[in-house]
Amino acid sequence: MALRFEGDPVFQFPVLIGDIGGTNARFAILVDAQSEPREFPTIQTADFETIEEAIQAGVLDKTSLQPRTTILAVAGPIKGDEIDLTNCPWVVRPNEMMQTLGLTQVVTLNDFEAQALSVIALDDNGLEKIAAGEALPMSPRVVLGPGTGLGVGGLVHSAHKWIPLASEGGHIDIGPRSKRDYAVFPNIETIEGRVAGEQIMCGRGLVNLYRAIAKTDGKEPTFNDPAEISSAGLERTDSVAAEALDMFVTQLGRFAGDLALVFMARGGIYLTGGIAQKILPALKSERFTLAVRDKAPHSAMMAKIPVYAITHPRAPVLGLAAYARTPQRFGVEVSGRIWRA
Ligand SMILES: Nc1ncnc2c1ncn2[C@@H]1O[C@H](COP(=O)(O)OP(=O)(O)OP(=O)(O)O)[C@@H](O)[C@H]1O
Repeated sequence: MALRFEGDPVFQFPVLIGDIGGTNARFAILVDAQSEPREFPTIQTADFETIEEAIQAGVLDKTSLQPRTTILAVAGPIKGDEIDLTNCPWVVRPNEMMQTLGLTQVVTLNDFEAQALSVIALDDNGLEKIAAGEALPMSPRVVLGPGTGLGVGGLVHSAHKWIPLASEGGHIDIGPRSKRDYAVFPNIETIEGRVAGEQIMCGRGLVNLYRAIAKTDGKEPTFNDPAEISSAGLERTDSVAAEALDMFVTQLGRFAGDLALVFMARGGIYLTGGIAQKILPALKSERFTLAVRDKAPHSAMMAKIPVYAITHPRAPVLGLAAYARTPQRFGVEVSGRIWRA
């Protein structure tokens, strides 16, 4: 039985749930705490100038339900009354949203908090085990997602609650390990001199890796698009793309293993983000699993930690719905990010 702490918000239903990505926004309405979320078609953020217009056209014009609360997961720092979204021109202005859309409450969460919440909400239908192991039910979990950027979140259980942790873990330094890494790393584009995680493990990062490998071998790069590189890599039709994909998978495995060490993530490692789903066959390889577990002196512990790919296309929506239904089950600090009319 979860304890209700002072400060747990009580949400007024119907609740409009939104997962706002750089490219796509996904919305659903939860009529009450017992019902399943009613989903609406995915919206391309580029199709609307403002989030209010998108919600009006994509949700409110399609239903007679009038949401009272909205809970939005956004990529970007939540500070003050104007939230600038990373990789998307929308600005979330909660006070304006309440007025325009007739809402009484607005809550904003970080996108990787929502990803972390989704791990609790998903069952076997939305998760695919890609490395063996047994998740200890109450132990910490890590979520990482290569997409437009590299997102990292954590989930810990404490004081009878699941507590999602947002982070900037995608920006930590990454180093070479093999002889080949030492040859290629000097050719990877840096950010202020650093090979940070996002220089390698995201769409742009895959292109960086591919170019660095081509430069190391004195070859002319021919691809500019991450999808071209991953498909040529998966099909082994281009040797530079194939090595770039292999290196991407190895680095992602090492990074996932490092994060699991940081959190002692005996509850499992969860991969999300657009790219993980696209390169799933490569992630199911021994290359990935070995890289996750190659953590002397803790290889034996690492071998017990399972890795899952989150395959549900709307996992964060389910995570937010679980939170909206029973906020007292989750330790989500909303001070500074809840607005009331
Ligand atoms: N087949 C693919 N292989 C590798 N990278 C891909 C592939 N398809 C898309 N990408 C890259 O994935 C990134 C988009 O990732 P994702 O779909 O997770 O987007 P997001 O911005 O994180 O979230 P959202 O789609 O909700 O806006 C882009 O950099 C894109 O170039």
